[in-house]
Amino acid sequence: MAKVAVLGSGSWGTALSIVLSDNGHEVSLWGRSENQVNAINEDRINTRYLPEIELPENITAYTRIGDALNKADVILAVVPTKAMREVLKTAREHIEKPLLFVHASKGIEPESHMRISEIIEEEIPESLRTGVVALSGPSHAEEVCRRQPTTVTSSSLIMKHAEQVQDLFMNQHFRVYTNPDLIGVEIGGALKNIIAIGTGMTYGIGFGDNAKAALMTRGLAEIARLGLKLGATPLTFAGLSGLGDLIVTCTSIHSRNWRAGNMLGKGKSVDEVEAEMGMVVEGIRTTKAAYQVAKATGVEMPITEELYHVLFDNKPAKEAVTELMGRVKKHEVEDLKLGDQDPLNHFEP
Ligand SMILES: NC(=O)C1=CN([C@@H]2O[C@H](COP(=O)(O)OP(=O)(O)OC[C@H]3O[C@@H](n4cnc5c(N)ncnc54)[C@H](OP(=O)(O)O)[C@@H]3O)[C@@H](O)[C@H]2O)C=CC1
Ligand SMILES: O=C(CO)COP(=O)(O)O
Repeated sequence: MAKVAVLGSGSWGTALSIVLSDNGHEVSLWGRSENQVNAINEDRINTRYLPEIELPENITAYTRIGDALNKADVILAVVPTKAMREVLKTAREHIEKPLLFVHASKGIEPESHMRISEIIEEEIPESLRTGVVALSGPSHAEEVCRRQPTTVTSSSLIMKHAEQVQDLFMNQHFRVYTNPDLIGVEIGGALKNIIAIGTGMTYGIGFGDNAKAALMTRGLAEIARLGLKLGATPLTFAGLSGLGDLIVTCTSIHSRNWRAGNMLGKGKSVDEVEAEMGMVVEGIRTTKAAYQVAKATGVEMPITEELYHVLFDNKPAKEAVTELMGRVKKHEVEDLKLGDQDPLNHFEP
């Protein structure tokens, strides 16, 4: 059995701690709020994030990262993307031997354009890590903590490490696959949040299921388009961390990104939405990062671009939809190198 230090006692860090604990591992859960840590240790409850769930005994919470890391074999980093770099910097000061780094966060850092595994590689010297693994897929904390059936992907450039994490987490409720396409897994997991905000927003405006299906399908097309440009494998986007997570986030009542989009569609500002949510809405900053990456790489991402203008330039959501619908006509599979096989040519008189 392993000792796992879970950095981040929000909804997802707590739910994954339950999975690890169910598998017999010893879990040290780091959180920055003293009240929350006391409630976890004394009342066995994470009052703010999963108030209805009784936590198992082999989860111990700490406010000091050094205490959580003491004798750990594995680190599971699961704070919001914007906090990841700082948390890793602090953790690094307390690591005494090389550890397996796993992360379960979903985002891209604006400005640096880094995926989480790249941030880990930048902040943690090679001498202090045995491997870097991403755990991603359609998995709302609210269901995982109730031990409802869930499937995710463990991804690492080195298969042995992905398999180690598969073994750590896999149980009868939580099924873990492996995938060596780390770029595709991280890009799919991060960018689906953009599309979830978009689907929530169209619902908030009053549009129906046709708009939802359109956004999900064309959203997946542009996620894959960017992913391929960055070196991902196409089929990953049809998998759990791609299509799977897109479905769950765009259709579930649990999704914070969907709910944030819904409020925006009803006319609330980004600041109002973030304050009201009280939990991380990763898709907002990821929209900024993806917009920047799309511009830098010349990849066309019309949904991301319109959402960027809604979120950061006060563009009315309805106007963004009108612009998306009024774009010049396209092939549905415009990215395929069709050459002489170009189907539109067959329609020429
Ligand atoms: N919730 C879910 O179902 C899933 C979430 N994820 C991903 O997991 C990541 C974490 O999300 P989740 O747990 O849901 O988020 P929550 O909003 O539920 O919790 C956020 C946690 O991060 C802590 N935190 C926030 N800012 C900082 C900071 N600057 N420094 C240190 N800690 C900080 C919060 O502490 P405090 O309470 O003190 O503010 C809290 O413990 C995200 O990337 C999300 O996309 C992935 C799959 C499923
Ligand atoms: O990533 C998630 C489910 O797989 C959680 O999505 P939200 O952050 O939108 O709640």
